[in-house]
Amino acid sequence: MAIFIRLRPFCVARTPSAGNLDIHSQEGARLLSIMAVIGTRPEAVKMAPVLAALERRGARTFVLATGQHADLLPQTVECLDLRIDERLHQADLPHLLAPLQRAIRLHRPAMVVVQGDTRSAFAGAAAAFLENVLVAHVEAGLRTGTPFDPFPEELLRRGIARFAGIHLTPTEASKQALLREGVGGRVEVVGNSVIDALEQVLAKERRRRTPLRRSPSSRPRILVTAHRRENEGRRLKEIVAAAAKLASEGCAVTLFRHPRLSNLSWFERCARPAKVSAPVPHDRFVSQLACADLVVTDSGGVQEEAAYLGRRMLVVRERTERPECLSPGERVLVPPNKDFICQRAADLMGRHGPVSRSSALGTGTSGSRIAEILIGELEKAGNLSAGSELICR
Ligand SMILES: CC(=O)N[C@@H]1[C@@H](OP(=O)(O)OP(=O)(O)OC[C@H]2O[C@@H](n3ccc(=O)[nH]c3=O)[C@H](O)[C@@H]2O)O[C@H](CO)[C@@H](O)[C@@H]1O
Repeated sequence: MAIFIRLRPFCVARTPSAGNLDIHSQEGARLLSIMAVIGTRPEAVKMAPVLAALERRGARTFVLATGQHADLLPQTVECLDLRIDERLHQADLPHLLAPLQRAIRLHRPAMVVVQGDTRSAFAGAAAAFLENVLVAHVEAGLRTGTPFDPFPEELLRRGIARFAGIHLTPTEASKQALLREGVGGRVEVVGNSVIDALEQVLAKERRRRTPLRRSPSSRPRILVTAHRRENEGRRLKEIVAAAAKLASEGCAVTLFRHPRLSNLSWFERCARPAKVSAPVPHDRFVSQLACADLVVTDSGGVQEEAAYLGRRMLVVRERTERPECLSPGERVLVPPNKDFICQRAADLMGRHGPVSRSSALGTGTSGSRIAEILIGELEKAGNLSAGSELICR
């Protein structure tokens, strides 16, 4: 059921009880504004389906980008048809709070939505909380249970849970983690919108009649990404050395460079003969992922995508907050050590037969579910009074 909010022409409604809702109407049509704060590539990927679903249901959205992944965001935003309404050019936590609070005071959203566990998400949630605006947290409840791993994300997401009034969790396990922590507000299992974004790429490929298909090659394809802060230094060198060794043994290895690593001059040298690729738009990355015989990664989003696409995978981390992406003999954790990685890679690639696909994170309807919940909450809070009329179709 699509929900439209119709207002009296040219009215500006402010509900005293909510105190934070501005509804402007130019054409006598609905308008309810929900501000999304994003900073990084994965936030753009996972927020795009949520924003699209909100717009489809008649909510007006406003997207504020911090400067966290200023260099990566343009290619991601373009590929996902995401609109950025305002940019802040700030990336550091201490410098983010004041401009975010100013933007919230200026635009008076009814709600601020943040995603995941980045500094931008934390600052967005904190700023909204301080401005007394309801916070919704997408991808809530992921936990390793170890405060410093991943660092600083585990503590950032625990902090965001304290500011949020609506927690949208990908799985029942993440919901239970939040309930154990005693968070307040509403907690709902909605799947992960990364699957919506992935399904959109797959659908586009189907429409173009160019199904994701391997070009013929007898060499096993290995896709590698590594950028986590806890893997920086010696561990990253081990991962790159493993990529080089697998390439020297005849595999077609591509290492996707993350901008965090752009200053590491040793990177390309140590990776040889593996190929090093600059970051590519999301659809191109997914095409390559879908054709990989093995994925080696420490990324959160890539773990989710590889599991959904049914790829074999080595997660080069000590622990993961996404156990649902693992599957014995197919997708496993491996310590970031060259010998372990090469051994486990040979083991997984030596297995034949189909690889299971995980739908533990949903099947691509997470954005719609989230939009339904968020709009429902604003209605419940009485934010649609003061001259607004709800029309349900
Ligand atoms: C502790 C932790 O795990 N935190 C995570 C972290 O994000 P991450 O580890 O997932 O970050 P990346 O690996 O940078 O992004 C991955 C995405 O990028 C796409 N991609 C990749 C290469 C390329 O060339 N082109 C692309 O388009 C790819 O398909 C995928 O969708 O923050 C997120 C936001 O809060 C959290 O959700 C998430 O928990």
